[in-house]
Amino acid sequence: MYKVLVTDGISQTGLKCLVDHANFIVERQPTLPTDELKRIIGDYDALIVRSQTKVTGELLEAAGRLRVIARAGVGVDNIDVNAATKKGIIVINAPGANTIAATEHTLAMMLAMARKIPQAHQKTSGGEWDRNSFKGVELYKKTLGVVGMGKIGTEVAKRAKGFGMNILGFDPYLTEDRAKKLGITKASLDLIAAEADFITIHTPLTNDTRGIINDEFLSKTKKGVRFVNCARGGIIDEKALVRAIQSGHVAGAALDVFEKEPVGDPELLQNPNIIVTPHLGASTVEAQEKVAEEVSAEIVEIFENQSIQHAVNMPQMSGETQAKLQPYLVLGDQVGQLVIQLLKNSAPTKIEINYYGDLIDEDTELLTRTMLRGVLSYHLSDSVNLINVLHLLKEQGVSYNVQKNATNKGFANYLELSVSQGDETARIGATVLNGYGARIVKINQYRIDVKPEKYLLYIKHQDVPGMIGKVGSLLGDYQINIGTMQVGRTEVGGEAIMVLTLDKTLGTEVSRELVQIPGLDEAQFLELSNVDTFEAGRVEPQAVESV
Ligand SMILES: NC(=O)c1ccc[n+]([C@@H]2O[C@H](COP(=O)([O-])OP(=O)(O)OC[C@H]3O[C@@H](n4cnc5c(N)ncnc54)[C@H](O)[C@@H]3O)[C@@H](O)[C@H]2O)c1
Ligand SMILES: O=C(O)[C@H](O)COP(=O)(O)O
Repeated sequence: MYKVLVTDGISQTGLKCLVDHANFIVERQPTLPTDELKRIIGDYDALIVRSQTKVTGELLEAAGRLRVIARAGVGVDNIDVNAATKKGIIVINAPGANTIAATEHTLAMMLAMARKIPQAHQKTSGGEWDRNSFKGVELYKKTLGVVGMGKIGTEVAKRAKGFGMNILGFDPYLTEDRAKKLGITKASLDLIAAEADFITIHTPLTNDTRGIINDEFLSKTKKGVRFVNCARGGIIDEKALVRAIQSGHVAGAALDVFEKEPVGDPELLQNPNIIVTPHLGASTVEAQEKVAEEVSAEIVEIFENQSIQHAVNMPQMSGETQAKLQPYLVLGDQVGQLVIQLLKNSAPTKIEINYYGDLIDEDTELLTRTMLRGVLSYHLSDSVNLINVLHLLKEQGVSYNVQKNATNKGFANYLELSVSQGDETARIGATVLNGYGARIVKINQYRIDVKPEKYLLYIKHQDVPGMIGKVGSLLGDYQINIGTMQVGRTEVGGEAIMVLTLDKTLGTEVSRELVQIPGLDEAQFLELSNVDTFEAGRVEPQAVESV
């Protein structure tokens, strides 16, 4: 049974798939202070939060069995993702589930600000009938600057066009082509400053975006400009905004998010030209059900099916790319496991990964991590996973280098992994053959052709007649059936290798007898831990057990 702790008032309806699942126990708590949460977190396998719960590094120290932190929403700024990564805890979110809610809130705020609705409501509900103080402005034919043309920015732009606004979009990822398709203008921040009547912010809060709307930017804007921020507090410098409103340069602001939440600054709260909501962008019935549904379903997938979709601390890739890469992920893990065994189980200090052929056009980050995890898992077993593998390499002082090569090494796709310690290097080259599946095609300097199987025997010997027969009959004496056998050599009569796939494990006695065969220099039994357990489209179980 997996125990899931839910805080921050997550929608009960959205949690249904977890609550109804026989393998999960769901416990709810209100938003807890860190020390109280710290007392109980050790009992849970997964934690679901919105933005109020602070998931700090200190809290995670006490989270002995936590494997997943789920953010029922988008922003993960309340979660110490680095600390989670170091501990191999996966952090997931629900990136698109509250897009419409935040979009509609943005438009509601823009209209409410333009027509002074909150101010008018306050006076009218207080018994006054004041038809003179609340003359607004129209959106029609005005220019809207959208800073951040991601999911929400794009939806805001589409809807604002419906009001007859001209849209200027600023985003490093906005191409001319996409802007054209959306019917908007790709703009610089300066152009937005110079031309916009309304400016709405839809970026995350990062080092780049913190204070992006500051005194300097404001000084370049048109007199009478109005701002909306339903993204993150801190992107607009609040003090600078208040100054610009007080001076009469900026006509108004509509803020849902603040540098410090809950906001207490009277200069913001009592300014007649600033309207505020308490971080309500995602607070619709629909969005709250959807975010909870999405993270609940993903938690089930992670624990039951080892499938991860929206990890914040793992490389993201489309389903199509993942399906394409799946055979390589399986092979990469096996190559990692084998190469470290070939290094006679010493810990490596240097790892080199080379990609050739079709692989150089793919996003190979996940494949790289898979190989590295395969290598490290030999010594670190379950404590290494795809989340923390890079951190662990650094911690262990292992350098790694990844190279993509334009040459093709005779295969349509080819990957080579070498691990070294001092002067010792072990190397494996592998490929996925169209229609035939994965093959190990190189071990150290020898060319071979071996389908990776659970039990392998790697033998180094002199290239003399009779070796194959001697090895075969000794294994036969011990009732060890040979599946396949491959030999490789660099020159006739020199050193050679033999790689056998076996139907069962090799005992120490037979290993001892093997190396007594004259001309046989070395026999090494290699074992793969996950050969029969991979499934297409899934992260393999060994990884997830330790996630
Ligand atoms: N108020 C709320 O309740 C609420 C609800 C949902 C999302 N949000 C916030 O809204 C913001 C946008 O969310 P989203 O789902 O659209 O995210 P998104 O990732 O889809 O889009 C963010 C966009 O910002 C762009 N960007 C990053 N740095 C930039 C920069 N320096 N200049 C210009 N553009 C930059 C990115 O390229 C990306 O396209 C996030 O901060 C999110 O946390 C708030
Ligand atoms: O990042 C988000 O998803 C929004 O800011 C919403 O946060 P909330 O879930 O705390 O409302």
